[in-house]
Amino acid sequence: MAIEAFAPAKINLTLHVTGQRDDGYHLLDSLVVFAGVGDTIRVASSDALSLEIGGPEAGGLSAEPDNLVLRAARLLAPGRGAAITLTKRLPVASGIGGGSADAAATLHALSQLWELSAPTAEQALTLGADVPVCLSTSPARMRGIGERLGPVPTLPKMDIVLVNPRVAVSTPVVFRSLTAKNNPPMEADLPRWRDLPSFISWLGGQRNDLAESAIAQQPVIADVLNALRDTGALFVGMSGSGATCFGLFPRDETSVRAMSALATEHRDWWVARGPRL
Ligand SMILES: C[C@](O)(CO)[C@H](O)COP(=O)(O)OP(=O)(O)OC[C@H]1O[C@@H](n2ccc(N)nc2=O)[C@H](O)[C@@H]1O
Ligand SMILES: Nc1ncnc2c1ncn2[C@@H]1O[C@H](COP(=O)(O)OP(=O)(O)OP(=O)(O)O)[C@@H](O)[C@H]1O
Repeated sequence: MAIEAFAPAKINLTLHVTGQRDDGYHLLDSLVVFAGVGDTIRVASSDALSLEIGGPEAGGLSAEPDNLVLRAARLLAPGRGAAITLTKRLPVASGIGGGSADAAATLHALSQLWELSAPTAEQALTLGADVPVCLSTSPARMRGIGERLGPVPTLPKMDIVLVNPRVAVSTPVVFRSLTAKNNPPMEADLPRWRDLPSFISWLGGQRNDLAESAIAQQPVIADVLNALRDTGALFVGMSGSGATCFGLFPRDETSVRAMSALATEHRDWWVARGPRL
């Protein structure tokens, strides 16, 4: 028996850093959504636990025991076997939670294969702060260090374009170099957005508090934001700790044109279209 699970890119449309815990982890308040582009996990019965990695972004990774896919398998059932294949399409260490999404998809696929109940958000958190939110793949408000998840009002329909300038950004380094760690959260109750313009206008008042620190580490991120702006995106921002940036578009052909313009002008960048949030 083989089971497949999709591991979509996670996008932080907002990312407010609101404090720091005694153990060094930062408190966040983030509006998280998932795109239609992502990795695939396939699991099949086997006596031994193994991982094979393929796909266009496989080069950035090795199937070492610390791969999040293998860590997720060991967390679910230490000592059990499965033949796992990861098709890697998301760039590694790029702020769109590839490793966390892979871990969450592995937990889903293996709990089906092994007929076990899915792990709790608390267990998932031991694999990474982004793993709990990636378990649900629905839009969510993420607080705490990533374990406090809540629903968000229905988002208007939109398209999204993702751009990564092919530079890896280290999440711990970005957090460590933050100067302001006690920033205001989003409002207690998120508004009920009427339509895309009202959502875009609300986003304009939000922040990614990691952006400045990430741009200091990799100045090309500022070029990516400008390039996305030049395509006519309604809103541009950086996801997570970078370097991937996103542009939001109306649900029409604009995002298709933007994507092909970016891919033509910046052949060395990774460009993907949602296609839908
Ligand atoms: C920045 C985000 O992408 C926003 O969604 C995530 O919070 C990062 O999630 P992640 O990559 O799964 O993070 P982890 O693998 O748990 O942590 C990597 C490192 O980032 C820092 N880290 C991460 C999450 C958090 N809330 N506070 C932190 O300070 C810590 O230094 C930690 O050692
Ligand atoms: N299956 C995996 N896919 C990607 N990275 C992995 C995986 N397993 C382990 N890693 C390691 O995890 C680190 C973070 O990679 P990942 O792609 O999840 O970062 P990210 O996109 O910045 O995540 P986030 O947005 O959650 O901070 C990398 O240094 C990578 O070597």
